[in-house]
This record gives sequence, C-alpha cells and structure tokens, in this order.
Amino acid sequence: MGISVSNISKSYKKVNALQNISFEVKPNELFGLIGPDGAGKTTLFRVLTTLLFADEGVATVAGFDIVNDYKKIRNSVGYMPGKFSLYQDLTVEENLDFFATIFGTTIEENYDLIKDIYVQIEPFKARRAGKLSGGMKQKLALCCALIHKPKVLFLDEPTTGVDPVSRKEFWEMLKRLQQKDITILVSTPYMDEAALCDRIALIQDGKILEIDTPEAIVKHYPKQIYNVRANNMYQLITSLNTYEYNHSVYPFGEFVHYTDSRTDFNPEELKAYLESKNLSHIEIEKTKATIEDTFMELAK
Ligand SMILES: Nc1ncnc2c1ncn2[C@@H]1O[C@H](COP(=O)(O)OP(=O)(O)OP(=O)(O)O)[C@@H](O)[C@H]1O
Repeated sequence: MGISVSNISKSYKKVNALQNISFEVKPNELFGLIGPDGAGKTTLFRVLTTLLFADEGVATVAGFDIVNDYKKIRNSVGYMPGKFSLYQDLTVEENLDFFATIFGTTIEENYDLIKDIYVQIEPFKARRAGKLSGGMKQKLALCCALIHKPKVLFLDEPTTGVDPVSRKEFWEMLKRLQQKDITILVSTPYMDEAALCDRIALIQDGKILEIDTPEAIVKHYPKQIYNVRANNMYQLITSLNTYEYNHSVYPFGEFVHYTDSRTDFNPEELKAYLESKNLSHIEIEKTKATIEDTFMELAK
C-alpha cells in the first residue's frame, strides 16, 4: 500500500510546477523528495492528497486512485503541510481532539501510535498551540496527522525552521513510525536529511533529476571532488572560478568543493596557480561526494 505516480503534470498559468513526474514509493518505505524552494514539492503533495487536480497523469495512494477514490484517500492518509496547520487558539489537547473527532475517532483509540511523540508535549497539553516552540508545534502537528492511523503519511518540509536537535529527534520518530506499518513521503530542502531516507528523488523546476538510494546517488557522482581551503574564502572562490580547468566550484562549509575538467589533474598545479593569486595557507585534499554535490551536478 504505497504510492504510485505516473506522468503527473501541473501548471499554474505560465509556471510548469510539475512536469511529467513518475515514481513509486514501496509499502512501508521512507521516501524523500529533495529539492530547493519552488521545485514543486508542495504542489505534488497537494495533488497526492487530493487537494489539487493534476492537469495530466494518474496516481494511486494506498491503492486508491487520486481522482475517483478521493474520499477514501482522505481517510487513509495523514498530511502535515509545510506551513503550520494547527489551530493557534486551541490548546495542544484541543487540537488533537479536534483532528480525532473529524476523522471519527478518539485520542484513546489510537494512543499507541502517537504515544512516543505525545508524551513529549503532554506536559504542555493545556497550552495554546500558538505559544509552543517550533519543535513542539511540529510534534503536535505530527500527532494530529497520525491520530486516525493513516496508511500513508505525507510530510511537507516538516523540519524547516526547527533547531538541529529537534530535527534529529524528528527523524528518529519517523524511523520508529516506519516500523508501525506506515508508508512515509517526506520533503525537505536539507540535503543532509536525504541520507536518512530509504530512497530519494531529487527534484528541481518540477522535474525529477534522479531516483535511487542515497548511497547509490552519491556513488554515481562522476568526478573526484577536492576540499580546497585558503586564507581568504572570497578570493579563493573567485580564483577557482576563473581557473581555466575548473569543472565545478561550490562553497561547502569551511571548504570549497572543487572538481577539475582534466583526467590527469595534479593538485600541485592548482596550488601554484592559487599562490600566483596571492592566496596562502592553501590545502587541497580528496573528499567524498555528498548528495548536495550530486544535486548541484545534475542541476547544472
Ligand atoms: N497557487 C499558485 N499560483 C501560481 N504559481 C504557483 C502557485 N503555487 C505554486 N506556484 C509556483 O509553482 C512552483 C512550484 O511551487 P511549490 O510550492 O510546489 O514548490 P516547493 O518545492 O514546495 O517550494 P516551497 O518550499 O517554496 O513551497 C513555484 O514556481 C511556485 O512559485
């Protein structure tokens, strides 16, 4: 009972938000949609959760057709939209109770599924949702999306604006939910979170660039990447960009990720060139490709 998407397209007047999107999410898989702002992630979530009609293509969610069986889909999926979806003036408990009631269930009935997450916010159950921290809001929104025991869970950028500790905790919660027979489609602009998914689709400008396991995606990276560092980051990037043999130059934390267009690249030559540009403390070391490197290469 996963997700099957076949040739889905959707335009808003002149903007082609989704262009011929196809992919499968297997039952109980944790599948990530990875892409920058405007890639089309929210549009795809809205199509799959039956809130928006696609212009073309077909899709099934938990075995149901997104057009013909839209009511069944609404009962079988949980959706946590990117923008905060809770009632700010209701308390934690009231929000959860509200979502349980509209799905014809009770908090008690499905408490087992949300217990691990709910106990963390239970001490604040009388607090209005609008007064919670980002991480707590996110936990409450997840509980609300889970309260009717969905077969498929859609999470649109659940960790955007959440601190690193809460982000880590959130991914641990997702891994535990996966064990409880739930298929999860999650979107994120954070490339480091991609590694935590079973499989990912890299998406940009409404098109899928690649689909595979995170490990396989980085293995496909075609070149040797070098970490380059020097005394002046700005000058280093400018110099590498004007170096005639560069293939790619991207700032990456305290380093620049550099690839060379030649097959017989010699780091000493690059070092001499950078020295001629008045740079010092130059370090050039081999490093492994990340999902972000692969994304940048494919998006070129
Ligand atoms: N209602 C709308 N009317 C017109 N254009 C829209 C509408 N909704 C989205 N778009 C455009 O469609 C494209 C895809 O947007 P979408 O929100 O699906 O992307 P996203 O990957 O979720 O990014 P974000 O995180 O910024 O929401 C963008 O160019 C966006 O400006």
